[in-house]
Amino acid sequence: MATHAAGDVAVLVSPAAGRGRARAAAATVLATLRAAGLTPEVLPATTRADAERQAGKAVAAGTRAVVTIGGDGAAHAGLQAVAGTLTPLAVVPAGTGNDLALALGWPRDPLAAARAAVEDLLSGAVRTVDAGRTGDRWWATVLCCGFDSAVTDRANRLRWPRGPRRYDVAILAELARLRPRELTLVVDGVAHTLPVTLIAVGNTPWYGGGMRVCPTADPADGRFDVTVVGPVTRRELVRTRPRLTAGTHVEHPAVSVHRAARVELTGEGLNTYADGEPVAPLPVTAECVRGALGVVGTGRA
Ligand SMILES: Nc1ncnc2c1ncn2[C@@H]1O[C@H](COP(=O)(O)OP(=O)(O)OP(=O)(O)O)[C@@H](O)[C@H]1O
Repeated sequence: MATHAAGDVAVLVSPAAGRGRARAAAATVLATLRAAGLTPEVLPATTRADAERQAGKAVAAGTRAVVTIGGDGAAHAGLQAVAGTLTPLAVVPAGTGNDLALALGWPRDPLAAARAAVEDLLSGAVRTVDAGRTGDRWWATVLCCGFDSAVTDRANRLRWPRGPRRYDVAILAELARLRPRELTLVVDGVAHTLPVTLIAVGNTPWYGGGMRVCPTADPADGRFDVTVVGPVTRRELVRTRPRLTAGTHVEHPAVSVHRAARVELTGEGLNTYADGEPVAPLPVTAECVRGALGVVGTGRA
């Protein structure tokens, strides 16, 4: 028997997102949904895996939408449940990284985001966008591998310091051992074996909380933009990173951009991350699944 029959909109609240911002926004979002005549049900998930499972059950039971309140991690959990189905996703951005909301234009303000989602849901204005698929995981923003994934792996292994400072320490440690890695990249069947510093496979432009790594990625074109950063010195990497905000790093001679619907990455000892969450160690295949994700409340910001 379906366990989520109580609500017609499933709500995931990412407990840690934005240092409590998601929890704080939840009351406003729920009130907005109720005022529109909807019956929201907050799924009592305590881990991301739990959130994915419960949202999946809610979708199978016929929920009208999955609303995530949090950052890209929360949206990633909701995505696993809705991608490839007719049930749309609504994101109320309340995390430290809100790259999917930035790309698709969900309003930054929780009340405005909830209102926009309700408006589209009630009028049936569901927009479809592409989603990435790697193994059994869906992802929506950027899948990355190389320097960035090594930093995330290291930050996750560190017991000290806590919070964002872990990333500063991990970046310094990985910069100290920076070396290009030999990877094989297959884009739409054409293989390139090359030394790389990092590879970013973008369905949308931004990752890492506002870094425009794949500046022209378009989630409605059925293809990824693949940014390949070749060998660079420490000094160049540090100097080029600020250019990621504007996306002008692609003009650097060590950077090349490919476009493809299917990308294979092979190499040794590297993990991939997408939407800020771990996906799989290499080798991986990323497929751009056209129109796999329905969304409500976008295009407002
Ligand atoms: N409903 C949920 N229940 C439990 N954990 C969740 C849920 N949704 C997401 N998470 C996990 O909580 C972590 C933080 O969530 P999220 O990415 O939404 O917020 P954030 O503020 O952007 O996070 P971060 O500061 O880690 O970038 C993620 O690793 C995610 O996998």
